[in-house]
Amino acid sequence: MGRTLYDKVWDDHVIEQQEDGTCLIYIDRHLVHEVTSPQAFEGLRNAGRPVRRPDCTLATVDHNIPTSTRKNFKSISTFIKEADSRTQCETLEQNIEAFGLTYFGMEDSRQGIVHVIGPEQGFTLPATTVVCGDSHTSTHGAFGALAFGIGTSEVEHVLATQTLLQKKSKNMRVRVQGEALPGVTSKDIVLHIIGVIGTAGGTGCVIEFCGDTIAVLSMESRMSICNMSIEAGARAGMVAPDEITFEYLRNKPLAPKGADWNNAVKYWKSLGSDEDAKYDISVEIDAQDIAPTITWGTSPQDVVAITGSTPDPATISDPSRRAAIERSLEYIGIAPNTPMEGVKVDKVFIGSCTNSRIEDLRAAASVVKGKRAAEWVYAMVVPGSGLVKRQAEREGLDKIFTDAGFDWREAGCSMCLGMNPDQLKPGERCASTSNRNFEGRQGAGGRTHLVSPAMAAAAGIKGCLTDVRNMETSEIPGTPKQSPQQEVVAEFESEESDEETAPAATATPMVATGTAAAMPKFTTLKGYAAPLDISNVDTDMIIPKQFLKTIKRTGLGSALFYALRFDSATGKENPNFVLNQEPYRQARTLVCTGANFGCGSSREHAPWAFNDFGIRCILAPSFADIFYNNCFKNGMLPIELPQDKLEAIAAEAKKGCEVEIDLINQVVRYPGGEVPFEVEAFRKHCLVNGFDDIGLTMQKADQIADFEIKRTRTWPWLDGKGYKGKATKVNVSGGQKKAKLDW
Ligand SMILES: CC(C)[C@H](C(=O)O)[C@@H](O)C(=O)O
Ligand code: SF4
Repeated sequence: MGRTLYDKVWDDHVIEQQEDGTCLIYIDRHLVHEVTSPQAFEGLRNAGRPVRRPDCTLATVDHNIPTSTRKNFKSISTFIKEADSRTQCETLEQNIEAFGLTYFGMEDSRQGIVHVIGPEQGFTLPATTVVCGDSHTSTHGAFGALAFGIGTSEVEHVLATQTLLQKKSKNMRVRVQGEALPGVTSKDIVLHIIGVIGTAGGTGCVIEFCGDTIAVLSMESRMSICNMSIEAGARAGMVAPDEITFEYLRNKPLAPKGADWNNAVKYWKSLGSDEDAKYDISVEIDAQDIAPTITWGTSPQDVVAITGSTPDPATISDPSRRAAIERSLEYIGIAPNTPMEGVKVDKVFIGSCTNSRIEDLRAAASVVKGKRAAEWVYAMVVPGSGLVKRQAEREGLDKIFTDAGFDWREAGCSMCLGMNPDQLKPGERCASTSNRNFEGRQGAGGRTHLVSPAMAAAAGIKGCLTDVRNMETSEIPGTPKQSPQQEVVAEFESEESDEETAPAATATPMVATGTAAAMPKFTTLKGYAAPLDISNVDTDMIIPKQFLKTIKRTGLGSALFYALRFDSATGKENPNFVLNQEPYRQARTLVCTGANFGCGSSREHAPWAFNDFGIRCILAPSFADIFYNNCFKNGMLPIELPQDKLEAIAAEAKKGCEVEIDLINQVVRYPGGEVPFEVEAFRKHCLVNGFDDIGLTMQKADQIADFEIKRTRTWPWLDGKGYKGKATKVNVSGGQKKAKLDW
């Protein structure tokens, strides 16, 4: 039978498959940022383990850093004023120094959002596995890479072993056909797709985006689409590599060169899905149905054409959907049946890993050119990397923005999630090119409408949500004299005169250190169960951004459901929230009757917060993939149950009855009865024995080393050779090695 793009990339990375289907897969590229790595490095340090493949690891700072001018930048210690943000960035710098990793710091023009710099440098390549402790790693799938977000425990696993334990996902195809209508960009396409399939539509799947609409899109546009596949609930999104991909990658600093390039392209061309490949789910989208699209609510699936209106909950028969719409409208502060066009905005944010690349800035500039921002609007433009910024300045885009009264910033995540000074104030409304419109995402009480860069620019000029098709646009020359990437090659070539290429990385058996058992065991759990009836509980809701600045795994219990538990103005407990009531302060289990629990970011802080509070088991109709996985890595048990059983358990929980989770026998017992549940054999085995994955994987050292030998032989361009064309030796010895950073 034919294979899909995903099948092919997957098959080429499997080191070993267990009976229950769990596979040990090799990871080619690991991106690291300051928020999700401190606890992972701490784990390595405690176990005396080195980073196995510094040559395949690239680190930067992006979430916490201010985007104000760096003219007087000396060090992050003096530049970052907020103490926790500073500590997180300092900790990353200490870790990259101690473990010998390549790092783009704030004084390096290559610094930027982790998902912008990987492709920009050619670090991201077709047919690779790419991971990062960040849910939007899906972005890199635009290159035909299998790219997905992981939690901090998995970051540690990859640092130590360059592998991950994974089960194969389902194949889903989203085919978009037809010519996109005027004013419609890839952002509108992906928002429309999420509107059609919902935020849980891709759960358990890797989505392949294809069709003639996708085939003509630039790499930047494909990245915006794959970026938001996580908002559709998918594990990853992919697009088959083609001439557009190869053209983008040619001459990128870290892309293969010479004969390696030719061999790589030949291999990459063989990756497209076979004619007779089978998909578990197929969705067809007609591009002619897509208008400039905008979100009206607090979930990325709450979309409508800019010419449309907010929904009317009174017309919705499904009670939980009606409740979700009512809740969204109340938070967003717009009445039912209100036309989207004309809704006044306070702020405009053009940036984020979805839309901060050069093409995005050109699209926004073409709307802004020669006009002025509405006087009540603060509009900011935040390039995705120092190189995007430099390129835009070379094209004069910065001048177009500043002449129109838009603020021109330095690279970073900025107001996408407000872990840095760029934030919305309570009640402020923002037209944003980012990817999440969750409650409080851009600042507590802030209201977000997701849009394309052109639509955001239009909102900035008019001061309200606006149909960009009714605005005049200007030609943006956008023809670079020298692309930013070529410039970097030039910088490094002049530094490095010797052309000698070192031998490929040598794979010597990994030293098996540490023991397999390191987690608390889970066999049975008996106690109160807290009932919760909210759909799409996202990880921003479970633990808001301000609590991600810790470098520890503990002490987060008080932050659990912070915005629901505490009044934002007074800081007092909200007596109506279940975890503030007796006996649920002592709850051991959470019973959620709403679907898609734990959607959104990869933050492992979410299970850490539950654990610290004392909740070790969550029952729900369905879970988002990364959260589900992160629970197991922390000795927690997420259980999927049918809706009617959950309602029955929740009814008992509301009476204050205890619930017993018996993992050995795979059954939930409650006063009204008992219900069996499914759990994968390997995950159960690890929970019951308290096994830590890293310890188990370390015992597979020989298979990993053998795979590395095959990898060097078959795909020699995958051993990171850095900017100087030299392979780095695989770091196999115990203890940390202070290496010279030569990338
Ligand atoms: C901080 C990180 C864990 C998070 C993610 O995984 O997505 C962030 O990038 C976000 O966008 O919420
Ligand atoms: S989604 Fe926002 S916060 Fe997360 S990586 Fe992208 S830009 Fe940064």
